[in-house]
This record gives sequence, structure tokens and C-alpha cells, in this order.
Amino acid sequence: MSLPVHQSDDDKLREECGVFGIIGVQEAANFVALGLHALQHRGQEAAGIVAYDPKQGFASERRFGYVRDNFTSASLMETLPGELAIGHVRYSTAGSKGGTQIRDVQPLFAEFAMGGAAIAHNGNLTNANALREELIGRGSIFQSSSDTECIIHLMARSMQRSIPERMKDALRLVEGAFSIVAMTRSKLIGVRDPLGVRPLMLGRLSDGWVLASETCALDIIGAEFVREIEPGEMVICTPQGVESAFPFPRRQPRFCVFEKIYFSRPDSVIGGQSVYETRRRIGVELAREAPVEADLVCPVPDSGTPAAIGYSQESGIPYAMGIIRNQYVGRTFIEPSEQIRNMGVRLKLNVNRALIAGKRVILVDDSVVRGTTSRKIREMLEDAGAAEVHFRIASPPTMWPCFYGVDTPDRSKLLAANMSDEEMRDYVGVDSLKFVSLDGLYRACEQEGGRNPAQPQFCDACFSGDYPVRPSDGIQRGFKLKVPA
Ligand SMILES: O=P(O)(O)OC[C@H]1O[C@H](OP(=O)(O)OP(=O)(O)O)[C@H](O)[C@@H]1O
Ligand SMILES: NC(=O)CC[C@H](N)C(=O)O
Ligand code: SF4
Ligand SMILES: [Mg+2]
Repeated sequence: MSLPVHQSDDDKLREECGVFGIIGVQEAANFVALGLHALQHRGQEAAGIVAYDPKQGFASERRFGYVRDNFTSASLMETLPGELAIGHVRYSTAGSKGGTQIRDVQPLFAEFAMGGAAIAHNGNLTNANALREELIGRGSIFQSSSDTECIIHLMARSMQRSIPERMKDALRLVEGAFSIVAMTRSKLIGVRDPLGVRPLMLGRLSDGWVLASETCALDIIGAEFVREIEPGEMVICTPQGVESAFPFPRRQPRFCVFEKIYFSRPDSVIGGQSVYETRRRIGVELAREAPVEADLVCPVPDSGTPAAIGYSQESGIPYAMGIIRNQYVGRTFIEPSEQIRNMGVRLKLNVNRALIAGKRVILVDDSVVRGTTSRKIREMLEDAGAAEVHFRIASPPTMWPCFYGVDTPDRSKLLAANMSDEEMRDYVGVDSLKFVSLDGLYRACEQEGGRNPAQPQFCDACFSGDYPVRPSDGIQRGFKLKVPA
């Protein structure tokens, strides 16, 4: 079975995955369903929950589509009893994409000599292909095409006696990005890769412990935020408490800066800073770096909204909603036929004509990837009679693909990898097009001195080409690293 893919999602910068786990509360799976619902923006392809109950053992449900369409039925949730459960929402970065197979949907489950374990992974392993070949050569039988499965096989080969120790052994051999929530019969386990590329939060709910990709998933169940899992840290949560270990050599953390720009929800808090506030501050930086005279500042909703507010506050130019988003557009929307689409049907965004006519408009969006969205929007504004259109982008030009859990197109399809800023402006067809600088972005992320080129504080490889982990599978498939200047 494959998901119907929405036309306007074809050119999307795909989000990644969300993970959630809870121990020490009754009906744990129901809390997981709520947590996954709050993390739905991180992956809409499929979702899964694994729960453990001492009487019934492990139970697992993995489904295509939204959490709300699957994990709200009482009859399904009754099959997931117990006080310990984990879950995952997926956008694939490895294995079968788009037409995902159910066997690739997480959490993945395996039986070991010392009992069962389930694992949910956000991120992407950069040496998964090489590991898979090696493991298959030594007799492993893979059941999915997901990179995450390598971790299970590496655990199976470990000689350690406990599942957490086997997991440490396995994770010392994988490279790339991983924020993992896993479970055994009695433990909830959380791990972040040594660079801490993807987020992972620890929360507390009555007598239980919660792990979640973002704080918005703690809020939805009324859990209290305790702290972030540190880069390179493994935590083992039981109702008795939380044990912490650092199984990898310490490295300088490199959190994904795109989480702050686009992926995470604006009501989440990362590294002590609200995502909304970071985005608003990017807008402030943008207004300082790229001012222009105009009548209105309008966001491309929803992700451009906080930056547009910041731009308006700093420039003094009034903020207005010049583009309206249809909130009901989702991936399962019935596809209009090709003929109807070609008539210019605007499923997702539409111009607020009465506001735009005759105005000089500054449009603020979070990113330009292939340029498809910006071209469409410029056309709409022109149709609506805008006098001038100025695009301001709350990220630097996206020039490089991501190998750490986001499905970016390859370089041939990234507008900024193939055109100068002026060429992009002409291609999009706007009066001016400006991006925030890398330093401006870092300042907005509370790095007052900007980016430290000797030791960047974040991963920003999709803008800089500076990859903190060698994308070895990608290189083997022909990807060429940036040649140092
Ligand atoms: O240059 P492009 O290839 O068009 O990609 C850039 C656009 O993609 C994302 O929006 P998207 O519509 O995917 O989702 P959103 O509603 O979450 O902003 C992003 O916010 C930009 O608007
Ligand atoms: N985007 C992600 O974090 C995906 C996790 C994992 N690599 C998968 O493909 O399922
Ligand atoms: S390459 Fe970009 S999207 Fe990927 S982890 Fe780094 S900053 Fe994030
Ligand atoms: Mg957008």
C-alpha cells in the first residue's frame, strides 16, 4: 500500500521523525498517542506504538497515515495495555520512501536472549549501507530497508549481557544522527548521538518519566519538562528513577540549526530558547541586514510567521496576513485531476486580494529549497495586483543536502546550489530576494558573536557544506564534499 501524496507536498522539504516514550503511568499507550499527535509535524507517513504489559507481553501496532486517524480508536488502543510504551511518527530518510512498506515503520521490535526490545529512531545513520552489507555478509537477515534496523543486528551480535549494554556497543559502531527512544520489559531508554544533532527531552508526569523529541509533546499530556538529554548521553528510566551514562567519546555538540528555523514547533523550547523567539529574532536580523521600503510585511504561513513578525517589529512596517492558508490541507486530501490542477487550483495558500492590491509587499518565508513555493506565491501576488514583491528568507541559501534525518533533494534540485542570488531573484521573478546571513542566524540563536568558523556551534551543513559527520554512504553513492577554499 502506498500513501496518496499530496501534489503541493511533492516539493516539500520533508520533515523528519518524532519519538516519544513513557514509563510508570497507566494506559501508557494512550499518552504515547497524544505525544505523537503533538509531534505529527515531524512525520506524517506512518506511526507506530509498542507497549509492554507483564501479563500480555509486548504488543505493537504500526499504521500508515496520521496518528489521529489510527490511534484514537478504543478497540485498537485496548490492544496496547501496560505502563510502559514508546512510539514513532515517521518520515523516511532511508529505505523505501513515499511508498513506505509497513515493515519499515517504527518502532522496530526484536527478541533477544534476555527479552524483547523495541526501538524508535529520529535521525539518519550515515554508514548504514556499509554496515548493512557487512552484517548481511556475516549472516544477518534484514527484514526492512530502514537504516535503524542495523542497530538491532549490531545489538544481536554484541556479547554484553543486558540490553542497554548491547545498545551501547551497537551505537558505538553507527555514525550519523540518532535520537533514540527504546524500551525493554522494564526500562525506558533514551540516547542522543555524540553531536546531539536531533533533539530529545526528558519530562516527568506524576510517578512516571517521559521522553519526547520536543517539549510541545510534554505539554500536551501535562508533563513537566525536566531537562534535555545531553549529546552523547544514554538515560535509563524506571519508576525508581533515571540513570545516566556517557558511552561515547565526548565531542563538541552540533545541534541541527534547521530545527530552529523550520522543523520544530514554535511552541517548543530548545536549548533554553523558545523556537518562536529564535524565529522572531531571525526576522529582526533580516530586517537589519536586508531593509527595503514597503507598505506591508506578510508571512508565508505558517512557518514564515514568527520571522515576519520580527521583521515588522524591527522595520516598523505593518505586519499583515497577505496570504491565507487552508488549514484542512493534508496529505490524504483527494487529489484533483491533472486537468483541474493545471487550471491553477490553489489548495494550500491563497492571496488576500483586498489587502494586497496596489501595495509594496515584503514576503517572509523560512527557506527556499527548490523555489517552487516562492514562484507560485509571487505569481499569486502579481495576479492580485501587488505593486512590488520583495522576498526575505529567514535562513541562508540551502545549498547542500542533509544526511542526518531530513530528506532534502540532491544538489541538482537545490535552487541556491545552481544559481547566484541575482539569478534566483530573476527565476522567482521578484523585485528583490535576500537571505539572512549565517552570522545573523547564529546571532538569532543566542550566539552573539555569530558563527565560530573554527568550531561552529550548530550543524549548518545544508547552508555551509561543512558536514560534522562524514556522509560516507552518500559519498559512496557519488556525493561530492565541498572542496575547501
Ligand atoms: O523552495 P521550495 O522547494 O518550495 O521549499 C521551501 C518551502 O517549503 C517549506 O514549506 P512547505 O510548503 O513544504 O510546508 P510548511 O507549510 O510547513 O511551511 C518551507 O516553509 C518553504 O515555504
Ligand atoms: N527522518 C527520520 O528521523 C527517519 C528515521 C529513520 N532513518 C527512518 O528512515 O525511518
Ligand atoms: S544538514 Fe541542515 S537539516 Fe541536516 S542536520 Fe545539518 S543543519 Fe540540520
Ligand atoms: Mg512553507
